[in-house]
Amino acid sequence: MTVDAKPVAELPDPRDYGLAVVGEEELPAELTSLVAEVRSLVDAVAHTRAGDEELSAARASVAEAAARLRGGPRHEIGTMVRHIRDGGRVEYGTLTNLVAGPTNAAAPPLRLDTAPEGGLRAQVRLNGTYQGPPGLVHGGWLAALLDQALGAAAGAEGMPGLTAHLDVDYRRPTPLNTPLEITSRVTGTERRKVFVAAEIRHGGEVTAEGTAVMVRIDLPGEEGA
Ligand SMILES: CCCCC/C=C\C/C=C\C/C=C\C/C=C\CCCC(=O)SCCNC(=O)CCNC(=O)[C@H](O)C(C)(C)COP(=O)(O)OP(=O)(O)OC[C@H]1O[C@@H](n2cnc3c(N)ncnc32)[C@H](O)[C@@H]1OP(=O)(O)O
Repeated sequence: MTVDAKPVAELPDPRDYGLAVVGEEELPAELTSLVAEVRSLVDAVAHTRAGDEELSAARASVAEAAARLRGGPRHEIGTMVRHIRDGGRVEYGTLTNLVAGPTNAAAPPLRLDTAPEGGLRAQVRLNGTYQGPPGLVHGGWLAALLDQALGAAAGAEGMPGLTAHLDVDYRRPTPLNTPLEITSRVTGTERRKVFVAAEIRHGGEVTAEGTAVMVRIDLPGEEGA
């Protein structure tokens, strides 16, 4: 197995695949702050102590807000968002990605940055709407976070692909409402396969870890790279 990472300059441009791209900086601040407000709304709804009258009034306000927002979509499904990360690294993701999409209120605010030791690193805090067992993060969400970090690690090295195989080990319970650290990196390549590893830590201790085989998307002009 060899590590054969492509320089970031060769990161494929999704437009070469016929996909629309929007720069993160082009998203209106009004939209990103609305997304943050809806995340907070979902948490508030899940844990509200409001009485019946207030619940009815809130339902009417939410229905009114939804009516204002309906209409043709601003961006078609499949639109990619271009992020410029620390050090000028360019990263693409789907705009409404369930784990990291900046316009998806169902996604936690997740930003994977280049780690000084190599690979990617993010900090995330998951509120009570990510609950599985009492007080703990849902295991499926931990797998989703790991999958995202694993895919992004391959993408960050110019080798975007689809997850073919994902292994997750849950080592310790992962608590809600506390900072979690996510790390990921490429560990090797073999033909179109990219081997990646990732961890989630709480208080410095690994609570969940995963490895995956990502299969590289064939790039234009490349065969069996
Ligand atoms: C579309 C263009 C986009 C351009 C994007 C540009 C930039 C984007 C940059 C970065 C992206 C950033 C972040 C991404 C973040 C998160 C990602 C989330 C990940 C997901 O959410 S993703 C959804 C779930 N995922 C799927 O929906 C996959 C369904 N699946 C398939 O689409 C096929 O199954 C596929 C394509 C995987 C393979 O199919 P295929 O026909 O292309 O290739 P083939 O079968 O020949 O396999 C080739 C080699 O992989 C080995 N291999 C195959 N399967 C394996 C397995 N299960 N375990 C171990 N090894 C396996 C073979 O053994 C062979 O290995 P060998 O070379 O040794 O023979």
